[in-house]
Amino acid sequence: MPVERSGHQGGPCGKSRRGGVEAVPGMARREEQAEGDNHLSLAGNERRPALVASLGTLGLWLQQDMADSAQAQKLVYLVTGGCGFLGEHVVRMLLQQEPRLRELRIFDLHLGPWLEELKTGPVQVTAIQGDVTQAHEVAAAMAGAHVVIHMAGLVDVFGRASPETIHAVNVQGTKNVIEACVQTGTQFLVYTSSMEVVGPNIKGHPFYRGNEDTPYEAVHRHPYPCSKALAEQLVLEANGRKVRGGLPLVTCALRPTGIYGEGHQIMRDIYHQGLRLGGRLFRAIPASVEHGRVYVGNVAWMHVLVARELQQRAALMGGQVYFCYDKSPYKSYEDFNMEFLGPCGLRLVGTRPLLPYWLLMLLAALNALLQWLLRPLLLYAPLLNPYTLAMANTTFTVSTNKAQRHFGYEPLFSWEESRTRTIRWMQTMDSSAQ
Ligand SMILES: NC(=O)C1=CN([C@@H]2O[C@H](COP(=O)(O)OP(=O)(O)OC[C@H]3O[C@@H](n4cnc5c(N)ncnc54)[C@H](O)[C@@H]3O)[C@@H](O)[C@H]2O)C=CC1
Ligand SMILES: CC(C)[C@@H](O)CC[C@@H](C)[C@H]1CC[C@H]2[C@@H]3[C@H](O)CC4=CC(=O)CC[C@]4(C)[C@H]3CC[C@]12C
Repeated sequence: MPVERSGHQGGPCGKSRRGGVEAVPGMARREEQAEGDNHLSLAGNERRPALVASLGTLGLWLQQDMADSAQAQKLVYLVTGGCGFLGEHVVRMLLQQEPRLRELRIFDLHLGPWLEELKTGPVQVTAIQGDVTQAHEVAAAMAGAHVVIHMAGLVDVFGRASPETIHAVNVQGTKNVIEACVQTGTQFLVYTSSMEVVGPNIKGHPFYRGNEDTPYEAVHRHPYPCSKALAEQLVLEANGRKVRGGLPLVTCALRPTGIYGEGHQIMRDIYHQGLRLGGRLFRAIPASVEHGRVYVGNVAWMHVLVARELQQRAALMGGQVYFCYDKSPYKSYEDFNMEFLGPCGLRLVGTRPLLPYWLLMLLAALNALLQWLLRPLLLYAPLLNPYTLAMANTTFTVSTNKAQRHFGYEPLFSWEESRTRTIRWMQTMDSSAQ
């Protein structure tokens, strides 16, 4: 009998995946039942034939269930970039929510120490230190994997890395992942793309509560969005290619809007900037400019779900893109951040921008000039530069249910839960910053 498990742990025969193997409820019940049967045997010999029969049936059932369970735990997932902000959440979500996982391979340039704690559970967790720009390293990590979730990338809009490096990691790295799928026979590829593939464009055109089919002129000059757009295109074009063994490669791309939540480095930087300014932040963007945001836990959940459903609904989902969304409110980037920074004691000064936009553009340009001048000596990479100012100052929000229609996605975390979890994380960060 196939063991049907809910997407959530602890179903009738489910195993906990929280890094440890808790009692398997179904098994426990069966053991009690067996013990109960033993108790019956003390009451009188006349029941013996019936008892032997029921124990035999129970034994067969246990064997079948264990066979199903072994069969159920059969998949090997490879997660590239699994030690990053989003990656860590996806890794933990897979261990909690994917009952068919036998091995989870985490491929990253920088492995996190937290991976060690994951190695005590029922799933084999394999940490692989590697570089997606090195094709042989990717192929070695890919061999034998059924599913790959490709998140590794350089997320840089602050001028920290060169355009060449961004391209090498985000584009060539993605090419290497695709070719490794083809060479080794990995059939399912989920790519973490970005809203930036669409916009905001360099012309500052608003994208107001758009969806995957909304017409919009995607025009990019910055290396990051260009690299994400090229990589996404490669992934979608690879859908249907034959992999080793003759089966078709099935690919899809997820486009998160601005992700927030536990571990978000930019939020951390803005918080520390506010502390340096005496607990104040100064409004630079009109409150009317909406910017789409999505909680990291819901983005992680969408990755787990799309990886699972891609295997069942290849014809519908193969070659598709899906925005990542949840119930996070539509607000300006700064006002949204204050949902978390406010409870940590920061104040946003001004109901409208304190400086005229032309002055902000001048300051952003000065920052870019300073970065260029100082580069031989040190890395100067402030939040405000011409690109980030243009981004923040252009409305970009999504309103869609394509993921729900195609693979039944519903956010795992409500807005209230997402907000509470993020505030809690910031407050722990706050206490460590004191
Ligand atoms: N943070 C955000 O708001 C959004 C992020 N995304 C996408 O999500 C993905 C993950 O982003 P984040 O977690 O925010 O970034 P992150 O920088 O925290 O994580 C990226 C991970 O990739 C790894 N990596 C970088 N270069 C590598 C290489 N050459 N080989 C192997 N691993 C390498 C890094 O070590 C890091 O662990 C990226 O592809 C990004 O484009 C998409 C939309 C929004
Ligand atoms: C200094 C002020 C103008 C301040 O408001 C600047 C905020 C700025 C750092 C952010 C505004 C919009 C953000 C980007 C957006 O969320 C889309 C993104 C998608 C990604 O794939 C990666 C991150 C980012 C580019 C994100 C980066 C930070 C902003 C530019």
